[in-house]
Amino acid sequence: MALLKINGLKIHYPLRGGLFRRVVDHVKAVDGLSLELQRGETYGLVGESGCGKTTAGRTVIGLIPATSGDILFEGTRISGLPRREFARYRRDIQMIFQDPYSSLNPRKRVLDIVAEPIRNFERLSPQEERRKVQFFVERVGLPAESLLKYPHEFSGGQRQRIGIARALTLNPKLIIADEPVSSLDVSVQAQVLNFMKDIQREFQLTFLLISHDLGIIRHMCDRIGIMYRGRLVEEGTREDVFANPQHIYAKRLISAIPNPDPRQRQEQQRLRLELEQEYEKLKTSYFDHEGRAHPLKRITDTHSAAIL
Ligand SMILES: Nc1ncnc2c1ncn2[C@@H]1O[C@H](COP(=O)(O)OP(=O)(O)OP(=O)(O)O)[C@@H](O)[C@H]1O
Repeated sequence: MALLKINGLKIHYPLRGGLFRRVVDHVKAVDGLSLELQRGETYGLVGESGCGKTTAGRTVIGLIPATSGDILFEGTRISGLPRREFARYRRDIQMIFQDPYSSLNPRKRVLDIVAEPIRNFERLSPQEERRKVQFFVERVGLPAESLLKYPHEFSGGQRQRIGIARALTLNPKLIIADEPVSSLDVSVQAQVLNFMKDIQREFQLTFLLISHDLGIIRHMCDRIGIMYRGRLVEEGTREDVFANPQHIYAKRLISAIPNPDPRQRQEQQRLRLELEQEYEKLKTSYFDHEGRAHPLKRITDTHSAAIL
């Protein structure tokens, strides 16, 4: 059974306007997303800014309500559950946030930050709690003295490790990591990503890794889903998606990665040529010879990707 199953998920944000702030329209941030995560894998959700990745991740963790569709965790429907019932699953699903600067409370010491989930879900004595927090803080590579320090006393990479320690304390099954290294220096990014791989093995974690960076996705993920305008346009193993992307948008993304390896550069060149030909075909089928849109043709996602 899949650890997480997302089925036809739609999340529409109401847009309000006018004098009485009535709902005048909706932003279809996620519009029919379906995917499955198997235990122990890293699934990469990738796509350009605004395609709905963050919204989807936050809905899985219960921060944003789904408009329709289902989210199943270990076979149980968790979307639409009242807060109290959802809390039972909440400890199994943790999140690593994008920004280690704003996601840690600057007024709290590391001990209190990392202990927060424990205090919400477990009743431990202060000694047991401290022992547990210390174990995870040391496990993420920080010295025990860190417990009494405040977030501003750490570097970006260290703060992200504090966020990871906090996510690990309840022994979760699934971790949603939304752009976990995008706010870190490039030199620190690889360290944090490799560390995530280590803890995945050690704690048998499943990752839903959200990123717009295909380099990171390729380094980390077993399977990849490419999101475009609120839904998946392509999904497959890392090898398949990178070697043989099918959807025109996936080809466009992959052909644009800077690549130092000459063999892969050649492959990208081939992909780019193929893509140009496809664009031309699509454009000629959609526009007339003067470049006007065909009045009777409905614009599809593929057309949009070709035209953009
Ligand atoms: N609270 C909100 N109210 C209205 N629209 C929103 C809200 N949050 C996000 N959106 C819109 O929903 C769409 C999807 O946003 P989302 O942040 O999920 O995309 P994303 O792929 O994660 O992008 P990014 O990588 O830039 O965060 C965008 O068009 C965004 O402007």
